[in-house]
Formats: sequence, C-alpha cells, structure tokens
Amino acid sequence: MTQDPTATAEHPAPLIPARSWAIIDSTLREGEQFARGNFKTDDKIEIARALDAFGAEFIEVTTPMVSAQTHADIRRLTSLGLNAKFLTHVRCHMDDVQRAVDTGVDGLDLLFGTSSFLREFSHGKNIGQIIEAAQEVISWIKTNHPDLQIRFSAEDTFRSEEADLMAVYKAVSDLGVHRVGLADTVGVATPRQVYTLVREVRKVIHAECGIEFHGHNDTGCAVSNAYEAVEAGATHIDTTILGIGERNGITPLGGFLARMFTFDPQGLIDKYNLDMLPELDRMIARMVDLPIPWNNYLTGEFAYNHKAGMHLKAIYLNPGAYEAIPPGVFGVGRRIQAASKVTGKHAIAYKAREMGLHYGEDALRRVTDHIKALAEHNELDDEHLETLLREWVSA
Ligand SMILES: CC(=O)SCCNC(=O)CCNC(=O)[C@H](O)C(C)(C)COP(=O)(O)OP(=O)(O)OC[C@H]1O[C@@H](n2cnc3c(N)ncnc32)[C@H](O)[C@@H]1OP(=O)(O)O
Ligand SMILES: O=C(O)CCC(=O)C(=O)O
Ligand SMILES: [Mg+2]
Repeated sequence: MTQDPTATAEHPAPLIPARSWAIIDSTLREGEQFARGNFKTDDKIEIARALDAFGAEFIEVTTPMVSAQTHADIRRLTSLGLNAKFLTHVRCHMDDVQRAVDTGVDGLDLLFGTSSFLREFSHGKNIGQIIEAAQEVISWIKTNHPDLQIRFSAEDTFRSEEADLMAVYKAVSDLGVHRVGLADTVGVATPRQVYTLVREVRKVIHAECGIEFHGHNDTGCAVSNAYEAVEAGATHIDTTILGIGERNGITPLGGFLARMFTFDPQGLIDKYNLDMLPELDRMIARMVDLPIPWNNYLTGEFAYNHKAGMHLKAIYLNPGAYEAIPPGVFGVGRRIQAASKVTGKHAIAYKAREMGLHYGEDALRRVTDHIKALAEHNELDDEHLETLLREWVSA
C-alpha cells in the first residue's frame, strides 16, 4: 500500500485509501446479462449519465458484436462527453477487436477462459493457443490504437491451474496491457483465495500493471471477495447497480461502497456523489421491473430500521451505537420502530417527549408494558403509538 504523505498522528492514513482503487461499473455489460436486463438506447443513456454523475471512474459496455444496434448504442454513449471512461468487453479475437476500435471507447476489456471447463466446453483452445491469440490481438491494438487501454482477463480464474494463470498473466503483462483481470466467473472463490491469488499475480506482472477483480455472488461472497482483492492490491473492482448480472449477479455497487466506506469515509465522500445511490438503485429496479430487496445494502426498505428497546435507547443518544455507516451520507433516512413487543421504556419516553408529553417513572413503565402487551397480538404503527401515548397521559 502506498504511503500517505498527509497522514499525521492525529489523522492517520486510512487502512485502505479510497484512491487506491477505482470502480468499473458493468451495469451496461454484466447487467445486460441479467435475466431482466434488456436496456433500450434511452435506458443506456440514462444509466451512463447517472453513473457519470455519481462519479464512477469507468463504465463497461457490452461487445459491439452483439448487434448493429449495440454497436450504434456504444457510439452514442461514447459521444455523450461524459467524464467516465468507457470500456467495451470483447473476446480476444481480431474480428471483435476491429469492430470495437471505432466505437469511441477508451479501452478494451479482453477475456479468454483459462479453466479446463472453458477450454474444453467454451472455446477449445489450450494455454499456448490462448497466449498466441493474446499476442496477436494485443500487439495489433498497441500498434494501431496506442491510446486505447487494454485489459486481459483470465475468465474462470479461480477454477484455473495456478501455473497456467501465471504464464498467461506474465505474457500479457510483458505485452504491455494496462490491467489484468481475475474473474470469479461462477462465484466459487473464498475471500482468502482471492487475497492469496491477487498477491501471487502481483509478483509476476509489471509494477505499473493494474489488477481488476470481477466476482459473482453464487455463494454470497461477492462483496467480501472484492474487498479482499483490494486489500491484496487490486486496483479496479467490477460492480453493477443492485448487483445485477448472470444468475444471481456480481458485487453490487452499494454493497461494495458500504464495505469500503468503513475504511476511508472521507476518501469515498471526496470521490463519489454517495447520496445518489438510492436514485441509482431505484433507476435499475424500475428498468428491470423488480423491487429493491428489503435487506439491500444501504437502500433496502429496512436497512436502517431500528426496533429493539436496547438498541433504541442507545440510538437516540448516538445513532453510531448501532449504525456502522451514517445513512444520511448515502441519502437515506433511518426509521425508528418504537411500537413493538421488543420495545423498552427509553424508546417510549423519547417518543413521548418528541410529542411534547411527559410521563413519570411509574406511568412510563405502565404505558410501556401496555404497548408491549398490545404488540404481542397487533401490528402497531406510529399513528397507533401516538394515539395511545396521548390517551394514557391523560388517563
Ligand atoms: C462470463 C462472461 O460473462 S463472458 C461475456 C459474455 N458475453 C457475451 O456472450 C456477449 C454477448 N454475446 C453475443 O452476442 C454472442 O455470443 C457473440 C456475438 C459474442 C458470438 O456469437 P456466436 O458467433 O453466435 O457464437 P456463440 O455465442 O454461440 O459461441 C461463442 C463463440 O465464442 C468463442 N469464444 C468464447 N470465448 C472466447 C474468447 N475469450 N475469445 C475468443 N473466442 C471466444 C467460442 O469458441 C464460440 O465460437 P465458435 O462458434 O467459433 O466455437
Ligand atoms: O472479463 C472479465 O473479467 C469477467 C467476465 C465475466 O463476466 C465473468 O467471468 O463472470
Ligand atoms: Mg460475470
């Protein structure tokens, strides 16, 4: 990790500085592979503009080989004049690359499957042939389009042989790619495996070559794996809004930001318009016609719902007691659910005080017990609670 010259004893350097990594948002590529990801031209423009306004450093788009419409859409996106850099995700093949270079993108994300599964059932090439194809394609891009960024990813990295991976990564790094990619294509990697492999890859590539991580969520590790990748030295993380992608998707933008915020809050605040996150999540939920999951990181309906009496007592005094991340930073509010069977007298007293009511100690105990007993059998909302508190104070 780089030394922070601005660090002092009072303000030590963040554990993982936000400036050490960048987001490659792939909602417009991996997200198109989601069951309900079928974005029209206007949707793509809306997504790209929103990601750009949020501050995403890179936007990955689908290969122009998909169709003439996709090719035209990429050209449209790259002519919007956004700050975010566009990357297109293409097979390591001259036809694809030649089609991609006139789209106005800033870089090409090349990939080739290196696991025995993909070598046998996807493309039929051995490691030597993969390296030969990489040599042909990368040399051509560097000669003819030296301004383009090049990334080479070994698809299905975590089911590939380590010796094969190292041979491929070393070869493409020697050819001068800007980044290598590690892809947990079937979401099988553990955080420790990700950490270890990123460290190993770092040893065989050039110092100036970045490392990108792309992680699927099949076993629920997409956020932790992205975090471990960064901790081990990865420089770029693939995300999608709400995590949409093939099967159950990849590292969600919100989940990854929540994870990284805890290490360098100010760094994230400086880099991104974090309070746009709810808008981004709502936009994609609308486009894919699904609700935002109730337990979604940061923006789920109940992500900041506080209910238990012991929590509420402390939350009123200092929300940080039961919140790792202040919701306001991400443009969301907290919800205090004071009327339930798990409530306590402090929560009820606070609620009463908010309403300008005051209970003595005995009355407070009695009204609290009454609310708890009622809530055993009934859903009580805020309106119920307020009516009860008014009735009991005058009773
Ligand atoms: C894990 C991932 O998400 S990888 C990204 C997946 N993205 C996509 O598939 C993008 C959308 N894809 C498409 O529109 C189409 O699949 C196309 C245009 C790319 C290709 O379409 P088709 O020519 O009809 O081929 P099809 O999709 O059936 O088969 C894949 C072909 O790519 C080849 N291939 C697979 N991986 C690679 C690779 N990394 N580099 C070069 N060729 C590859 C396969 O060998 C196969 O070609 P073949 O028929 O000569 O054997
Ligand atoms: O190109 C990459 O690194 C990732 C491709 C992909 O979507 C995957 O392997 O799941
Ligand atoms: Mg993927």
